[in-house]
Amino acid sequence: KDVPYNWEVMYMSGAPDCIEKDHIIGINGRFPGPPINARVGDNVVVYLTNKLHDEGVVIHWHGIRQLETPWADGTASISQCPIKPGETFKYNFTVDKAGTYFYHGHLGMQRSAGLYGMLIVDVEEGKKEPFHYDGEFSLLLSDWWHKGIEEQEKDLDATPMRWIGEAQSLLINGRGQYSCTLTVPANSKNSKGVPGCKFTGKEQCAPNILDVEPGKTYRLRVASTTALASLNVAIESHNMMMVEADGNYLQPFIVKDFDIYSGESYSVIINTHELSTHNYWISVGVRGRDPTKTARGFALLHYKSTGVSKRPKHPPPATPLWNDYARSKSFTYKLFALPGSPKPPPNYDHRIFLLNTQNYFEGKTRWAINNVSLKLTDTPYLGSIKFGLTNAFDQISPPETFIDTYDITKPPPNPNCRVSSGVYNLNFGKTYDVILQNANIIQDGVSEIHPWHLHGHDFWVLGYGDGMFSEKDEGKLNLENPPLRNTVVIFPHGWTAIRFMTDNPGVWAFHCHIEPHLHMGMGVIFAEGVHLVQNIPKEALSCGLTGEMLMSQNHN
Ligand SMILES: O=C1O[C@H]([C@@H](O)CO)C(O)=C1O
Repeated sequence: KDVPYNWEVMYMSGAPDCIEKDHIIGINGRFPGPPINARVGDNVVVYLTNKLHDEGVVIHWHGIRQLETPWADGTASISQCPIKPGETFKYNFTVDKAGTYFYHGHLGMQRSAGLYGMLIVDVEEGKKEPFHYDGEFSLLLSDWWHKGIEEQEKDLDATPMRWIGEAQSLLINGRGQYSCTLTVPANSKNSKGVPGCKFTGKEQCAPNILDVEPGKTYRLRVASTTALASLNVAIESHNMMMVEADGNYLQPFIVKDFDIYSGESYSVIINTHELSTHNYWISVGVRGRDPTKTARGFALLHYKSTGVSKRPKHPPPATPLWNDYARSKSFTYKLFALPGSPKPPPNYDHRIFLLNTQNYFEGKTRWAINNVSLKLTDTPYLGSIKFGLTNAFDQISPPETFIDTYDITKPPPNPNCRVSSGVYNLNFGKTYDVILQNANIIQDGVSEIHPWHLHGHDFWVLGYGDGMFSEKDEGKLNLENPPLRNTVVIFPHGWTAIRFMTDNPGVWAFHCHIEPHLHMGMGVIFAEGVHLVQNIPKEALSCGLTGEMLMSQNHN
């Protein structure tokens, strides 16, 4: 069945965190964009019209593997040409796996400007999930800056770089509070002098309300599309059962709170209290970076058995200490696949080591992988590789490993890196391991969190560790019940090992999902089986060298 959508991407103004901002990118006048709701086997058809006037646009369907439709992955310069102002592009892809997904812009830093929304895929009619629930809610989490992305991009590209700093607020379904706080009553102030929020409920920045009945079971679908922040989610006085990650079922386990990194999604099951005359806070706070500048995000769990305006009796749950990495690791290490999930092949055919470092290139701060910082070109790789246009990008592939004497506990000995548009040419139909190795940044004694997202595939997360990956870690890899995901974190000064199969012809980005980090080159391009790709629409190719190729074909 076709599920059609007609969308116009446009600039809007608004006050998602109670502070007015121009240049928010919305869809059909909405921020966040409208949700997509489909069922397994459906064909999602989005006619996307660019109404931005002076810049291109694309939308990436995060977590959808795009089997046989690699040109619909929505990555500018990789899978397609940016949609030109005034033009319409037809995204057309099958959703083959139930789960919690989302979509977002994938050109420059347009995601940060607000171009995102939920994408929910339900099981086929008549089929059941491996867990029960009476109702469901979606929480799309994001972080918010008052500066526009144009300025942010200029700052990041400056010599020396001007860092964007921490977000001003966290948003839940596009709602946060910067100029007031929900944690104290409306007629008082908190210890920092921030007044309590006065809402009628109609304000754009009034918190999201989840209306629940006592004694029921709910599924919360939570996705993070933050530009920078790693988050922790908690609900006062309600345990949560983790059941799904990135569209794959988990071995269920119960938590009081959970961490979520940019690019990840989870479903959690909550049971509401049998009797309640209270409402409860849902709170979202920052992990892994200094949280003091970023206002927490809140939503309200409203029991229909009581008034919606009744303040929760207790303050919102506290966010764990931001740099308690041991706590974050202990949560992450508990994620396993539900028994019966697909298992990884026992052996790999190829293994690639990717060292993550912060570097300089011509005095500008960049992130590099094996000392190569990614710079995309104008011609989308999918077309240039398919049609053999070797002038389109750097034909030298980046290295598949790094020197084994590299000291990841210290700043790079030579901070300068190379900038390249080269791709990794993966052999088709093979099993690949990638060992993501984190390292120290340019500043002494600091290593940062990076959530890595792979397009076009799910991968098995075989393991994590502190320090440098070595042979002795081999035996620790989990080949029994590793979770399948599309995004995984590397912890500071640590490594993460993943395994996937090159079974999806196309050109796929694998990158840090932190928006400014990708902007600064923190990603790689995997090309696999491109000769097998059929029917790339002309509109996806109408720029750069593929554009010229099409023009000359028209003349002949
Ligand atoms: O890319 C980054 O740059 C800054 C800092 O390393 C330099 O100011 C930061 O926190 C990042 O994540």
